[in-house]
Amino acid sequence: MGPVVRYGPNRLLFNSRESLEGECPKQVLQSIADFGSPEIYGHHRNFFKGRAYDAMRIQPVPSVFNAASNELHSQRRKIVAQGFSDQAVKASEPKILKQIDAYRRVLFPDEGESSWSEPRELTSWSAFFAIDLIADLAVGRSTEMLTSPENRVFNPARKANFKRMGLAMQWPEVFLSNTFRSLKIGEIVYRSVAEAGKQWHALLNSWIATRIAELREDEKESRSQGEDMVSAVMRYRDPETGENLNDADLTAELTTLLIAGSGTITTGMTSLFWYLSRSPEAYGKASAEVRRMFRSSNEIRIGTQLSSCEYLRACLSESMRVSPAPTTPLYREAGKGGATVCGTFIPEGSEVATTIYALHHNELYHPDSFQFDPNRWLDKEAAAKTKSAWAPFSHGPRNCIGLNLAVNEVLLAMATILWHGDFRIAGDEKLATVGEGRNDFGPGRRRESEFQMFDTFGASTDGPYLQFRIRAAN
Ligand code: HEM
Repeated sequence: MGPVVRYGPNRLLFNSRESLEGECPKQVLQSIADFGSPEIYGHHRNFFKGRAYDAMRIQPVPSVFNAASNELHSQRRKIVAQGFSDQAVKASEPKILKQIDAYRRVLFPDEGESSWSEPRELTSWSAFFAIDLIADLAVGRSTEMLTSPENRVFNPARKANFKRMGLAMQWPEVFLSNTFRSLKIGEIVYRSVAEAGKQWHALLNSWIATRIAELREDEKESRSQGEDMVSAVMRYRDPETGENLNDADLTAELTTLLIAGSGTITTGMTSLFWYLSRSPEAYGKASAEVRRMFRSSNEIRIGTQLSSCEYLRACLSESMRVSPAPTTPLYREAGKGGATVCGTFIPEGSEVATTIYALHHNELYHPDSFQFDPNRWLDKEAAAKTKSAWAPFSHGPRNCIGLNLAVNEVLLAMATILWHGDFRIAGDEKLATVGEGRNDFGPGRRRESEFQMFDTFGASTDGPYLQFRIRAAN
């Protein structure tokens, strides 16, 4: 396989180790090292989010995530960024801590118990945590999936939505062409998925509508809306027109936040659990660091102490490298007149991408790339090399706006869990292997140590099954 893979009739993927040794090594090297920043994802490039993102959209108007025009995107980005300032993230901390506390309580056995818990399946528990938290942050009410089993009926619907997004990214025509639309092919093939998805959207829409109504009422009465994420977005007014987002735009943005802030955090948490539980040395160092850094769990807060947990941060960066959350190629469509990537002309309307997973397993930058090794991040020189081809949050003007919040959420949650106790791979032989690669899974899926991810735009995973125990001196 060469440096450029033709993935569909009008789709090209730029990457692979061979690309570095192939016909245009320098150019390909540059585009990979910068995640195509000068080439695909950078500023002022003739690429935009095209039909694949339009096919994924579920609201009538676009949000910052699926806005096609770069102009609309930069207007929106300025507004939505208000919700992710350091100040807004810090203001969200009480809600984050509350949800982490609920997460921790369901994972560990009851206080006073010194034995190991029953095996817990971490993909589901982390998903409940992630959606409870983002719902609390975005619409001011937690979905309470962690604590109320009856609320978990919506979990299959939530997962179905990601399946639909993955399909739309891979095959946008199914959702966009008139022929397919009238046939409602997605609804026929994925009947239960479509039904569950509708329920999920109806629920989210009703919550969003209630939240917007409350905020508008507060606005009318000049009541304080606090400093949280959504209030900060609502308050922003265009410096020239004085206008803020209307209800339809706000609904689209909140829908995006609910989706973008849940699946990604689920994978971020779960893969960190996976690699820590399978790397005794890393586990030992990370837990020792946390217990040394914080005398009590009440001290675990966003700030310098948490940022000083260098080893834990290295573990997170490394787990996001080996198993990054968005598994799908993030396609960009060439605009009028086409564009050039790596010396290859891309005609108008054709799509290109550099897949994050492939980039993170490029052996030139990440030798022994499937090995989870936090030490890559600790030596200055090695870290610079690793970082040059590390892009779990993408790059450029359309990178993840929630990066700061996401890193803080995962670090806070993992530090809290490591502070309170220990976890280990489930004793049950069968459960212990869930999530591993296996010979019969076929090429690329045979590495036992690699957490297996399946592409549903984000990553769909299973496991790991872990047991938890409160630590004695706690
Ligand atoms: C570990 C966690 C996360 C990862 C790995 C991640 C990764 C990414 C990536 C790769 C993109 C680019 C998508 C594309 O090009 O289509 C993105 C965009 C985005 N993310 Fe995240 N994300 C995470 C958490 C979050 C959270 C917690 C939020 C919000 C609460 C969020 C909100 C967004 C939004 C709104 C965009 C669109 C930004 C734009 O187009 O300007 N993300 N994220």
